[in-house]
Amino acid sequence: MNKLEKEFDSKMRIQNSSSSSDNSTHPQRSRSFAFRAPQENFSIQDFELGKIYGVGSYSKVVRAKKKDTGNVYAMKIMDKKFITKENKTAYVKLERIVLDQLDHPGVVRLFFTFQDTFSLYMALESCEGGELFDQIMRKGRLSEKEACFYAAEVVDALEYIHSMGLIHRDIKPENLLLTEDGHIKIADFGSVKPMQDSRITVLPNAASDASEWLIFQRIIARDIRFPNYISAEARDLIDQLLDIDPSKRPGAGPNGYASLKKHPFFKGIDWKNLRTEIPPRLALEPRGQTTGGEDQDSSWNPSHVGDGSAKLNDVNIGTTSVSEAGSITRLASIDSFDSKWQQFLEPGESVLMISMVKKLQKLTNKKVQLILTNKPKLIYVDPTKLVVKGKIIWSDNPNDLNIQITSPSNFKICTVSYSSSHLTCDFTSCIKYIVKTNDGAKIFPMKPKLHKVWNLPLIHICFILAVR
Ligand SMILES: Nc1ncnc2c1ncn2[C@@H]1O[C@H](COP(=O)(O)OP(=O)(O)OP(=O)(O)O)[C@@H](O)[C@H]1O
Repeated sequence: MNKLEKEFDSKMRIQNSSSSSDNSTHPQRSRSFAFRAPQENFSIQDFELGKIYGVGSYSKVVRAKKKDTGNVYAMKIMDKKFITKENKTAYVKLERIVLDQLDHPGVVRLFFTFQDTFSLYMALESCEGGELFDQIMRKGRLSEKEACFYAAEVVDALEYIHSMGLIHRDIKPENLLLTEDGHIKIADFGSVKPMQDSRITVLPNAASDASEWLIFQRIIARDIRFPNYISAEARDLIDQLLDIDPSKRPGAGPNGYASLKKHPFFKGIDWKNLRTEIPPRLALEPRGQTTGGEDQDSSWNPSHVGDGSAKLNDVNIGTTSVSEAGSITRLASIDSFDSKWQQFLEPGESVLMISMVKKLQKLTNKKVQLILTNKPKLIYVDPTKLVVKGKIIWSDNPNDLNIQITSPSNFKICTVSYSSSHLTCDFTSCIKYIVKTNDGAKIFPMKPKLHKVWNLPLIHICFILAVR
């Protein structure tokens, strides 16, 4: 073990066991325990690396086949230097410990871990069906039957997670992965919070600072507008689940999850046999957009990681980035919906999305806090002085023009009068010019030529934005 490994080990200090343990079925609160998923002495060279499943804020996940057994895993690879520098050891530790102790068909399984000089590796159950998020994007929208099935599987897994005394705190379609045959697995336990009486063993300090940084989104307003096609049962359930008082939400009362499961939305669900039911059919990735499998050129080269050439891949772990296939860009961490931004809102106005970006200036970059609200309005705040530097009020009437959040980093401005009524704006992509017009907004990837905006009822050109 070299110096870097030793240093990292002392920070991670988690007691090792080389094989599965018998206390996994009865997790107890104690300082020293054995892992169910052992810390192995493997090397990344023991695996054939395939496509990149995705990139997180401090990790990337790659399909990896163990050369000797042929077993396939989703290998989560984390750069030690980055984790140490960004003080993320607690999150890594927490996710490792929690995943180790969870055992449910609706929760992604951790099989083993290992490390080398530069990286930590977590061999996770491979969810070949990808993210629910992508299914929604590919299908346009889920049918209510499909949504009901997925919701039921999520409820079933959450009931287990909550029974173990854990709050996931980041349930969203991106963290709901699908098996090859289309069943849900909850992933990403980096934001998990153990309740006081948790049945999960948490090592000292593992959960202490895992709060604000990982809260991506919070529902701060109950201004819900349902499209016509949403049934009365679904509306009622969503409305009840979004009750501002958590104790009033279905599932939170004395009857626990039974009351949630009995809601008319879930009529027809066979709760006991969910995992043997036939799940909704998966929409496949459009041809030409695959991220590559083992047999494709874009599969990962093992020399990119580990002790081999010791160089990290071109995908930058720990920053906002785009996967090689150009799938949707994500914000690494959306700043939490902090109360400090509330001061910039009018009564009744609520935040839809928030992000820190760099405003490109001639010689310098300046940080700018963008706050997208339901007015719809984009407010532009100097985050150090906490003063408003500008606003684009797209409309005073949300019925004329509305904003739809399409992913953690993208939103659409939907106008009534444009034929191309959906203008997608991306909080993270490079340079954007937003032109506000009488009819709404138009977004240009480049500075628009005057003749292009000439015939628009132009009000003004607003921003030049760039990603941090
Ligand atoms: N077990 C898995 N099987 C298949 N794909 C996975 C698996 N785990 C994660 N992924 C994919 O890899 C991506 C990166 O996952 P990771 O856990 O590193 O970060 P994240 O949850 O997306 O982001 P963050 O760490 O910022 O919360 C995920 O978005 C997901 O699409």
